[in-house]
Amino acid sequence: MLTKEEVLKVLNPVKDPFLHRTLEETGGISEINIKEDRQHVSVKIAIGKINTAEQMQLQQEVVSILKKNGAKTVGLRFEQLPDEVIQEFQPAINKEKEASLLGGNTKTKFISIASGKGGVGKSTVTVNLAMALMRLGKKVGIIDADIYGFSIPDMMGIDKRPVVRGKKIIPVERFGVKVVSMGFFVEDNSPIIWRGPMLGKMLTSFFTEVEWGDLDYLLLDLPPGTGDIALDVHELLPSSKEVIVTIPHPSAAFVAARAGQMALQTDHEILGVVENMAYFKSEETGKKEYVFGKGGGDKLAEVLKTKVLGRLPLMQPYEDEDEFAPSVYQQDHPIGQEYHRIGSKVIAKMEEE
Ligand SMILES: Nc1ncnc2c1ncn2[C@@H]1O[C@H](COP(=O)(O)OP(=O)(O)OP(=O)(O)O)[C@@H](O)[C@H]1O
Repeated sequence: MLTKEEVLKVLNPVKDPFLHRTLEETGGISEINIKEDRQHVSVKIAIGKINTAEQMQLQQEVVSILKKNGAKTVGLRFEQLPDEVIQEFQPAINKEKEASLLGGNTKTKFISIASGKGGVGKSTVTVNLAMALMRLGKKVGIIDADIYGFSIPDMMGIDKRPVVRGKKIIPVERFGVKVVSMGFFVEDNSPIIWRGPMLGKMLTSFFTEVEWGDLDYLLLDLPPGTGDIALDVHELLPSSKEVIVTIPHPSAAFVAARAGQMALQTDHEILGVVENMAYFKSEETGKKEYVFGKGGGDKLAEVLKTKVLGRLPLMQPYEDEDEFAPSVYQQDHPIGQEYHRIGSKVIAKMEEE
């Protein structure tokens, strides 16, 4: 008949289906009782999450192992591992998951750009933050995850399409920034009518089927609000950090707070708030006009316990006859310079750990 030591020996290599670590590593076998007369073995096992289909599978696996090793009957009880143990393994698991998303590249850090409402300049901020990070010497990519409202290729003046090499998509490079957008995969700017689950798959393939190479930062332009895709991204990239974009109007900031709360609830650190369209400065008089109100950025930062990274006035990029890129601010443009400051702050925060 099996002894307690033998039970431990045969069950120790079994893996916790949630933590992907052996029960030996997680200390998951919490109790063993053996009734020799009835050749009965009962075991209590602690795992990452209970009452799931994975638990049922594990149950069958354990019963079969014990029976193969001489137990006539098996009794199993499951309990949840203490939070401290789960948290101890979680960061490593997140890293592994993300590395597999990018084919083993663990260096890349993710930054999601979110907003409450549409039209506040989230995509413009994504593009120009990417440009600033690139000008600061970083290798940068953008995923236009605003799958219904993709606009990044147009904003950057991209007229090329990605090429496919082997089974991988090579992102389009513009000004040294690598870009992948849903816009590359639709004909004639036709609207996309897919439903949530399909979109989630599309997003995953933007990571797994794209040859991103060696990136420092991958920026994600999220769809506005707190819908399915935004949630998918939070789940897909547990360690992505976020920048929240708002205009200064208090009601816009109020809606943006919801996007921020969603980030916090899913343990995404908020890097800060960007207040876009903060004011309009008259070229003639130099006077600032607060066209969209005042104070929204500060209010939002206060609610989310973070800082305002920068304030961008209403202004168009300089016209450039050689390079058509309607939403890219030049480095010597006042807004380009403000993005440069925002970029430095973002790098400092990302490299804090
Ligand atoms: N600081 C600014 N000054 C002038 N125009 C701006 C500024 N920021 C953004 N815009 C313009 O405002 C419009 C909306 O910006 P953008 O598309 O970036 O917003 P968005 O929040 O990403 O919108 P959506 O969520 O609908 O995609 C664009 O036409 C953009 O060029």
